[in-house]
Amino acid sequence: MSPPVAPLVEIFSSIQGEGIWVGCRQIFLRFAGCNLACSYCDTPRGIPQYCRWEARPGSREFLLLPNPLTAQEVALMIRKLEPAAHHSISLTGGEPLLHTSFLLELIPLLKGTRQGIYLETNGTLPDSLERILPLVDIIAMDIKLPGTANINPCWQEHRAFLKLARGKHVFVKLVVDEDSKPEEIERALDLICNVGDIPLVIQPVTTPEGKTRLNPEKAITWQSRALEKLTDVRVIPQTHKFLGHL
Ligand SMILES: C[S@@+](CC[C@H](N)C(=O)[O-])C[C@H]1O[C@@H](n2cnc3c(N)ncnc32)[C@H](O)[C@@H]1O
Ligand SMILES: Nc1nc2[nH]cc(C(=O)O)c2c(=O)[nH]1
Ligand code: SF4
Ligand SMILES: [Mg+2]
Repeated sequence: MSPPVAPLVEIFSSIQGEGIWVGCRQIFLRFAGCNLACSYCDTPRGIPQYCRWEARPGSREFLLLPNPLTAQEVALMIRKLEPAAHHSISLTGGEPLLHTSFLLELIPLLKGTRQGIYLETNGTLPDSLERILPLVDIIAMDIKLPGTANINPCWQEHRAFLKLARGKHVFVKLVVDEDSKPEEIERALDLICNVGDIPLVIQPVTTPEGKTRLNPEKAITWQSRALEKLTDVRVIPQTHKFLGHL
């Protein structure tokens, strides 16, 4: 049987710009394809001429990715980016959990970072998470507000996902903007606190112009409200956008 392959959009070294590990050096593996289509999504869609990898860490010189790639090919590219200089390897996308057969082959080949494998996920594919859960160290999970993302609700999937993830180093990201509906935010908070006292990051939507659209009073109101139910609630905008990092 031929080995599983996957379409990769980007492989690069950068600084984590979101969530509770913001500021940590990571290698990013961006998979093509997603099961959702959030209206605010800032991610390249995997158009072949943009599928690229950084041959040397920090060089900003990119080569085209010869897609689709085998796990061995991806592991070799990652080794060239010096895993030992990194906190962890971020599996992102798109939705990385659309590629679980590939990940089952790849992750055992990824060694040498200090903290291991960091999964960045939309939190809607619990069955896929279950398949690779033992191989993952950190989970950054979104709970999607349907009104803000302009998608169908995923509450049930999120609940099942968070129950599986709670045994790991997990935190939840809630992407919000000025028009996010209070009842959807409340529902997300209830969902989290019913599963556990899990750290929450409220992340304002960044516009294509690199601005956030969330006034400070609203940010403070939602944080205070969340702190009535959870002990660790932070408001953190995406920092890589204004640092000019990838
Ligand atoms: C591009 S997604 C890839 C991983 C996965 N599909 C997900 O949604 O979590 C990575 C993170 O970026 C966030 N994100 C995407 N576009 C954004 C934007 N315009 N402003 C703020 N956060 C954004 C997502 O909500 C998610 O937390
Ligand atoms: N620097 C940086 N930090 C990030 N955190 C989450 C990202 C993502 O797109 O998954 C991301 C990204 O694309 N770049
Ligand atoms: S789930 Fe993530 S990658 Fe998919 S559309 Fe939403 S933000 Fe973009
Ligand atoms: Mg991103």
